[in-house]
Amino acid sequence: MPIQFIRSSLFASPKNLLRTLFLVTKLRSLAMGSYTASSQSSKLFFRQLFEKDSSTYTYLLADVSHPDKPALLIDPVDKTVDRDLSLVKELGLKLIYALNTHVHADHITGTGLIKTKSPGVKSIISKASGSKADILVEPGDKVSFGDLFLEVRATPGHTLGCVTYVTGDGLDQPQPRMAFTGDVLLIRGCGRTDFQGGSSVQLYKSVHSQIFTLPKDTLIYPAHDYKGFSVSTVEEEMLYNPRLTKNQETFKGIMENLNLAYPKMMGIAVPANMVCGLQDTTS
Ligand SMILES: N[C@@H](CCC(=O)N[C@@H](CSS)C(=O)NCC(=O)O)C(=O)O
Repeated sequence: MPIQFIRSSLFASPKNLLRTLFLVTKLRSLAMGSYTASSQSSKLFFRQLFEKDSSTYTYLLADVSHPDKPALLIDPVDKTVDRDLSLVKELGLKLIYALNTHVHADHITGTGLIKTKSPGVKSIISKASGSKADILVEPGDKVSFGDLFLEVRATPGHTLGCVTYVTGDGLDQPQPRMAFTGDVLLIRGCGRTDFQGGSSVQLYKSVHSQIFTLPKDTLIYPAHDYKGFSVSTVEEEMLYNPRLTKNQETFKGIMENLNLAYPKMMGIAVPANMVCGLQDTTS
């Protein structure tokens, strides 16, 4: 946009003044190299992190406009806790929450380890998971960090207690919205439904009622990817997901015939993750 236009519109009306300030901030942030990876919000710091042995994504989010720079980690893995905490420290963030989308069967959560290394951090998981944690969230709850928040949506199907964390709805929240879907919705796939209270009927219902009803440009950030994808959108998955675009009966058949081996770490990971990954940690 020509600077001339920005200058002249500055004096036109209070509404234009606000619009102009927004544009100037946006232009300045683009010129300086945006601090955020995917969002238009100048408040949100966002980073996608990867653990290669279990192909798990961990997400770091922070409100960098707040003086404390409060931050949270979604689905941290025990093996990469030191990397994640170093990053938090380097960036001057204050980690306040370590969240899980569900009780993972393929790796040990880093939540308990984070609590021992960074006292004051609170662990979060859904009440429906039956696990121990400092905060047990329920559908509709908000997890606030600074002026930003995540909304909790119940998305059972891969496990009974799976939740999806969605960035807030509002002009002061990141746009487009971001959905951290755990294992319920993967890019061009979905979580298996053959253990931990899994159900293909529930998973289908969860995705269609809780995720596909979000705005089409909502970014989908899953807990795993096995094909090299990193992000998708609601619109893309509604159009191209090879499982969830089918009708429920066909979907049920697909899920019954996945023939996947049980995760190698399942026997160790599930009991450990019921107590945030550390058997001897209080929560
Ligand atoms: N081979 C891995 C486990 C792979 C696996 O089962 N992934 C799960 C999510 S972690 S429980 C899944 O739901 N996969 C769905 C799919 O379609 O691949 C291991 O041994 O850990």
